Amino acid sequence: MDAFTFPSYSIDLSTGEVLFDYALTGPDGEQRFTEVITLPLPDAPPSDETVATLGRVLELLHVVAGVSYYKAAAPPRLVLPAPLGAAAAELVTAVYTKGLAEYAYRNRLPHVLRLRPEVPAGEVSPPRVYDDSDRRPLSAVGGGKDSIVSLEALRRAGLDPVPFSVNPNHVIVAVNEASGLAPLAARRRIDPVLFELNAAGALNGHIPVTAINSLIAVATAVLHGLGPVVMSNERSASDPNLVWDGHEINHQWSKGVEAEGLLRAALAEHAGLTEPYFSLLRSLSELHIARLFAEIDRYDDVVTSCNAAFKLRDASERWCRDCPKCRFVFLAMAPFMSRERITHIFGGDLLADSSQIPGYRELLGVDGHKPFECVGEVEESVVALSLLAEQEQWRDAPVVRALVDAVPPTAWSAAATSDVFTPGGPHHVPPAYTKALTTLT
Ligand SMILES: CC(=O)N[C@H]1[C@@H](OP(=O)(O)OP(=O)(O)OC[C@H]2O[C@@H](n3ccc(=O)[nH]c3=O)[C@H](O)[C@@H]2O)O[C@H](CO)[C@@H](O)[C@@H]1O[C@H](C)C(=O)N[C@@H](C)C(=O)N[C@@H](CCC(=O)O)C(=O)O
Ligand SMILES: Nc1ncnc2c1ncn2[C@@H]1O[C@H](COP(=O)(O)OP(=O)(O)OP(=O)(O)O)[C@@H](O)[C@H]1O
Repeated sequence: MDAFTFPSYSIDLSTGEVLFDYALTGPDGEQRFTEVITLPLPDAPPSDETVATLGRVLELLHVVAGVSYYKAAAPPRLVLPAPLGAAAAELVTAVYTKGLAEYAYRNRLPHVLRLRPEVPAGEVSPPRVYDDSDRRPLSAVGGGKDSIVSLEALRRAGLDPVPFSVNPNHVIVAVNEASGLAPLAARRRIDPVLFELNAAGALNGHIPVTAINSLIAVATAVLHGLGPVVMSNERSASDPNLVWDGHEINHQWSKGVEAEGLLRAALAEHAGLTEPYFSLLRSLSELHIARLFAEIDRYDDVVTSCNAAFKLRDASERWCRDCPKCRFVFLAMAPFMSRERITHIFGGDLLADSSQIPGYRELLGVDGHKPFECVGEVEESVVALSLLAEQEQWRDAPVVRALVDAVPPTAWSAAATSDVFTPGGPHHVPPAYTKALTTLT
């Protein structure tokens, strides 16, 4: 295949169904795909102005959601369907290069890191300005600790959040039920042809899914006349796993602050949205978020951060208790809650299980690089371990004992002066939301 194109998109406002068409083309023919996204419908039909703004958001989503299909062949040409302004073009370029960086690294496809979209010449007519900043926020819920912290912070600050999810599974449904808030949900159906191609050996790998979910959330907020989309992406999501071929490879790129800034700029330029999207937790480390989560207990029976529970097929029921994310979240929460409570949340005690030691050695930077997963920095893991080593309930747990012996002196001294509990770094939280997090402590 030598090109990836975007033949058409359409929306049916009577059903909320959006169809996005894609094509891989080459000398031997064409492979077409259609992705279907179904937005929840508002009670009253949207105004013409709302439909126009929604259309602009969907134009961006059409292009961004193409990554899933582009990656089946990674052709050298990415041919966009219509002219775009500078900010939107920058977003698209970054999504297909930095967002696909892990995929490029694992498949040894360096050209993907240098891909430049072909943008048709022409002017984009300026969008209508749409000031949504003072309306109820749409709070993205992924079922894990981070979005629960945001949802509760917004609620306790009186900001009246609406929970929102894409394809909510039983975990997300249970989290929403525990919140007692009335949620909105969108459906997303990846073309099954992609799975057939994968089974037949097509190129495959990780994609920047948060960019896609974020734009679906913004489209839903516009359609329902709601305010900013509030994400729960933490500070460490911006840090790369490794550098390859001179490029940073970050599993969590579309959760990072660079992606957040690019998305905001593209939405302002292309859709006229003044305050479309930000992460409330951007200044916080994962360890800090875990400490805030420990203050909230109404979700203990349902909270699930393990990615295995969110697979499209053969998902685990809740925590798998044997992956980097389970290991990291257990380590991050353990210093701030009783052993009984955390064992109840996870359905087991990972720090009592010596078979977890090799995985923990990776998280602590003793072996290998930071795993390609949503886990915090090495320094956060070492700080968590140092807190556990001081606590009677944890210091003799077999995994804690083995890890305390394995961590080198340099890591302990870095942890001793760590700023993991000091909020910091760039963020886009608007003034009306800056105090929301303080309601939790
Ligand atoms: C649940 C999960 O972690 N999935 C990753 C896994 O895919 P797997 O085959 O085991 O299961 P499925 O997710 O069901 O995917 C089936 C196939 O479909 C492709 N696909 C899926 C979603 C999509 O939007 N587009 C797609 O093309 C997928 O590639 C499979 O072939 O391994 C894959 C390869 O490494 C990952 O790409 C799957 O990750 C999902 C897209 C996913 O939702 N992952 C999030 C839990 C995740 O990793 N979030 C990151 C943030 C990443 C970001 O920058 O946004 C995080 O939390 O750190
Ligand atoms: N299915 C989904 N629908 C909408 N937003 C989602 C979905 N899955 C994840 N998100 C959002 O994407 C961002 C990154 O997801 P992530 O899985 O890291 O967060 P989480 O589930 O809240 O917490 P944790 O890191 O503990 O798993 C969060 O803001 C989350 O709310």
